[in-house]
Amino acid sequence: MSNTRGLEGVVATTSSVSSIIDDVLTYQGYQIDDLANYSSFEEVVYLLWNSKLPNKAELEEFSTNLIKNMTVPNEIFDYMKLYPIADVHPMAALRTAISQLGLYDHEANEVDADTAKRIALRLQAKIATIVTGFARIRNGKEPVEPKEGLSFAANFLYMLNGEEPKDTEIDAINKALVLHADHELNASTFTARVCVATLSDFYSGITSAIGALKGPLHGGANERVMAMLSEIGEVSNVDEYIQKMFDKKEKIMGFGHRVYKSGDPRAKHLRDMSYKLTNITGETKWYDISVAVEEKVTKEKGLPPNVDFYSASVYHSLGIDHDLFTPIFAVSRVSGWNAHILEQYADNRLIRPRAEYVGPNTQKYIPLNDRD
Ligand SMILES: CC(=O)SCCNC(=O)CCNC(=O)[C@H](O)C(C)(C)COP(=O)(O)OP(=O)(O)OC[C@H]1O[C@@H](n2cnc3c(N)ncnc32)[C@H](O)[C@@H]1OP(=O)(O)O
Ligand SMILES: O=C([O-])CC(=O)C(=O)O
Repeated sequence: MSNTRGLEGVVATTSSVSSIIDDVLTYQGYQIDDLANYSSFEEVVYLLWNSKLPNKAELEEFSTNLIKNMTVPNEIFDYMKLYPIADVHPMAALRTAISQLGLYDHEANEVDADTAKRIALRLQAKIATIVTGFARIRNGKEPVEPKEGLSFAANFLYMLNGEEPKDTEIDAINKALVLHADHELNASTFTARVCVATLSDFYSGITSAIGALKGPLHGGANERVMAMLSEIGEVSNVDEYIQKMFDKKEKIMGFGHRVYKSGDPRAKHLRDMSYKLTNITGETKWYDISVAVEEKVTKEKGLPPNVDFYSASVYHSLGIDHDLFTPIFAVSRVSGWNAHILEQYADNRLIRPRAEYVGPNTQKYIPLNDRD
């Protein structure tokens, strides 16, 4: 029996959603560089769910439908107000709220293709409203209703801040959403597929995936990158700080990858965005510190940055609270989770691998009263 730790290199399914071949990432065969440079997030979501880029009419219909579905039941926000807010991480709030959202969807338990697609749209639309609603509620503010006529990225920032964002801010969030949308069989996507392969419901699949994304070895790394950059504080501290982490054998958040060995193709886009945005805010030190960390980690450990590294200084430059970085990842990645769940339902088989038993054998049962 194979015993590959962490299932490294194991091919667990076929998929036509996205591919990583020779360190090149494509969504449905389209290169990530083209999508990042030219696509709206709505186009990418359509692509992931329909295996084709939309024409103008299809995109308009899809985008309008998406924005129309953004409103969430008031009960979701009423419950959020009862959370022990000071101790609740936004990813935990999101996990709870998405699970709760399923209670208000009368089609939640249907797994046929048409219903599943409708649920996918509702989840994609409402996740942005939930993340931004919680961000406001915990600061004593009321959630902001989505606005028709704004794009998905613009609506995200509008609902977060209560004012219409600038074009540079919309472009940055749009590109970040495009870059995070899907990534083959990463841990959270695999989690979603394992869950729904039991023919469990869509909301259970997405709730499980959010739980997996939350961890620091996966989506949770971006928040920790910003904590590290903040602790470093100045470029002149980088060398000593990172050296100490090496000496203590601590992982440097935002570096390394299970699949990419020569570098994550998404990172350069985020690095460019970080440069641009930190120059706009005047806080170029976050970009400078990041570059200095990259130089040291790459030179001494041969580990290139992954998608989480430069996204930290990008989101920080947009004035976003650091603990919302991973929820933004979820707002994007739900598009990929949805695509994979639709693919799994369409040709399902229970996912149930084996474990190689390494525990004790031939134990003799001793009655309770006779045990030491
Ligand atoms: C969206 C995403 O999920 S991208 C990934 C986000 N996660 C992070 O950025 C967290 C930091 N990175 C890591 O922990 C890892 O690189 C992972 C989890 C991404 C990939 O892990 P794996 O493929 O299991 O690699 P593994 O953890 O076994 O590391 C292999 C070797 O590289 C080292 N290494 C890997 N990543 C790092 C890192 N970020 N910092 C320091 N050393 C590292 C390990 O210590 C290990 O060294 P060793 O062989 O001397 O023990
Ligand atoms: O693929 C992975 O293992 C992690 C990752 O980069 C992602 O989910 O975007």
